[in-house]
Amino acid sequence: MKVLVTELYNEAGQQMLKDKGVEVTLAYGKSHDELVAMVPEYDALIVRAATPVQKDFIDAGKNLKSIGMAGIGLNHIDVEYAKSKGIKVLNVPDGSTTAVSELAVGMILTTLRKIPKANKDVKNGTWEKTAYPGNEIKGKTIGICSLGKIGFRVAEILLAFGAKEILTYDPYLKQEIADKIGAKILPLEEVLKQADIVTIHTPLTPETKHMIGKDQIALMKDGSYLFNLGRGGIVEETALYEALKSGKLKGAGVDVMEVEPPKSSPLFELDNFTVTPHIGAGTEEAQIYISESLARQTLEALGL
Ligand SMILES: NC(=O)c1ccc[n+]([C@@H]2O[C@H](COP(=O)([O-])OP(=O)(O)OC[C@H]3O[C@@H](n4cnc5c(N)ncnc54)[C@H](O)[C@@H]3O)[C@@H](O)[C@H]2O)c1
Ligand SMILES: O=C(O)CC[C@@H](O)C(=O)O
Repeated sequence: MKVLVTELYNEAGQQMLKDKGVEVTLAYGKSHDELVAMVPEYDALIVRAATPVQKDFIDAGKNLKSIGMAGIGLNHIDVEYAKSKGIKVLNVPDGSTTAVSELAVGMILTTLRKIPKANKDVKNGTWEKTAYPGNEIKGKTIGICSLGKIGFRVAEILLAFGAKEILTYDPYLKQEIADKIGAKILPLEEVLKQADIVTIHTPLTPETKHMIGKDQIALMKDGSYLFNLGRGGIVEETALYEALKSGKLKGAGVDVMEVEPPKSSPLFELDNFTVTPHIGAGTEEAQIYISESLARQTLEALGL
């Protein structure tokens, strides 16, 4: 059996596949066309967020028994089409809850305290103690879209920091989950109006694309903060730029962008904008767990 791996996949999972006699091909950095040309020979595919697997790819994968996402989000995979061809679609829904939620809190702290700018300035020879007035999490109203596994963990950590309350927009959330941490479920507009810090942990779907645009940001409190660690395309980037530039938003941070990698963005000119290159799941712990879980699921799909 042969497995085609298109993006960085931890050695722990690779070894589990090899131990069962599976041939593992690491095809990192290949173009879409190169991968489509390779895939007919393979029995299983393992990808991450940067490999779209749409109809042409699936049609080419004539021997595929499974498509594995070494992560959570399946927005880049045509799941229904794969299933209609009898191909199993695998992912690891609990693999990066800790990694992403800790990055989210790190990004919130970093942005509220202007750490990236202060760090850059000091290294460039400036020591200016009054140039970075910050804000605290303690006492703040937090808006979380959505209160799934990651959003829930972010809420728990922020409550431990002394946040005043958690408001959530999540139309599919069970009340008993919100009740566990005393979160209030509200319409999106209310969350945006009332929160000092809004953080997005929503899947990208047709419903959530550009869920936060100019009109939604206009509802937010003057001087509030916005974070997106869900998917690029949920927050409309031109609207975010305008809001940061005008000071409507005091700061923002994202781990995901609408086009990844971005060629350039006006957002990069702004000191009150923090960005990381989709590294939410990028801890050793998460990657080992994800690779092992996906290896187990792939072996099962291959009947090994
Ligand atoms: N930055 C990263 O590296 C990274 C890593 C992992 C996951 N993610 C993203 O985070 C998302 C959430 O992950 P999770 O583990 O918390 O998923 P989850 O399935 O546990 O939670 C998703 C939540 O979104 C809610 N939801 C669904 N449709 C919605 C809508 N239209 N509007 C508002 N809420 C809606 C659901 O009710 C659920 O509570 C993933 O889908 C993925 O896109 C990003
Ligand atoms: O690390 C990745 O490639 C994707 C991580 C994340 O966005 C996910 O959905 O699991």
